[in-house]
Amino acid sequence: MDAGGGAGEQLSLAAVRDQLIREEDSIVFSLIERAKRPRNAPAYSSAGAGGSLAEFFVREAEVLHAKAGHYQKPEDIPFFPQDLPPPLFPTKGFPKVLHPSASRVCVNDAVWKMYFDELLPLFTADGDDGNYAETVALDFACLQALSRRIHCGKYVAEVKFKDSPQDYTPPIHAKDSNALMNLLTFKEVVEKVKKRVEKKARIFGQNVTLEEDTVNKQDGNARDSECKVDPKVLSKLYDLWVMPLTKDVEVEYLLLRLY
Ligand SMILES: C=C(O[C@@H]1C=C(C(=O)O)C=C[C@H]1O)C(=O)O
Repeated sequence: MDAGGGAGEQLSLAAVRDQLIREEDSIVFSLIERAKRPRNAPAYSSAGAGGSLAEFFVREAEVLHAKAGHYQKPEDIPFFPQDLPPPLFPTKGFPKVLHPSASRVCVNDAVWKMYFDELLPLFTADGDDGNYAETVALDFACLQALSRRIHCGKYVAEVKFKDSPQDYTPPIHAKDSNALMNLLTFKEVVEKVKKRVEKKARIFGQNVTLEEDTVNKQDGNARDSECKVDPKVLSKLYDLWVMPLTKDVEVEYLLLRLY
């Protein structure tokens, strides 16, 4: 089920959290796939006014996605929304469970900067193998998975508001972002998320062999050095960027919720 619920399904914090858990798989697997290629820095250097190959690929890919009917849901937001064409094919209406202002909440600029400036150097090897087109296609998959997960924060905020409007209304009227941030933070959930994404990186990223491999195992799991992406990188990604950006989306949505 999508975070926004199926037809007539009641939005709940448990259901939205389940969707966030499901998005973890997409993020872990997209990073594992990207890690097949080295950094390939030339893919990110701006070739004059035309921008970088990475920017070119994402712009063009998003035109195709828009024509196919993508970007109809509040969590599916393009990185270059300007001048995208309308869908060429019929699209299915999705239940409108969020406040109309949800469409104004977007942190994709921060997601883009985080991915290329902070995250990419953490999980890709130095080097240049010339596979630039494949590399930026893998980057696009990572960017989409990260953006979708972070913007699911709109559903989290809506559910939390609906569950206790009396708690959220005063700081919304006071435009008190810090108070809202404290209200919507659940430290026990944060710790579980960090542990789970680290475990998923260890399990999904291990080399599977038919021989019994005791050397590269640590209490039954692959050693971090054997994993395709260091599990500690996933924990750091969520701790430093994914969950804080999700909360930024929650706060931005709540500040617009009563207007
Ligand atoms: C998404 C939620 O809100 C906050 C953000 C979290 C996250 O991004 O995983 C987890 C807990 C909260 O601090 C939630 O309560 O589930």
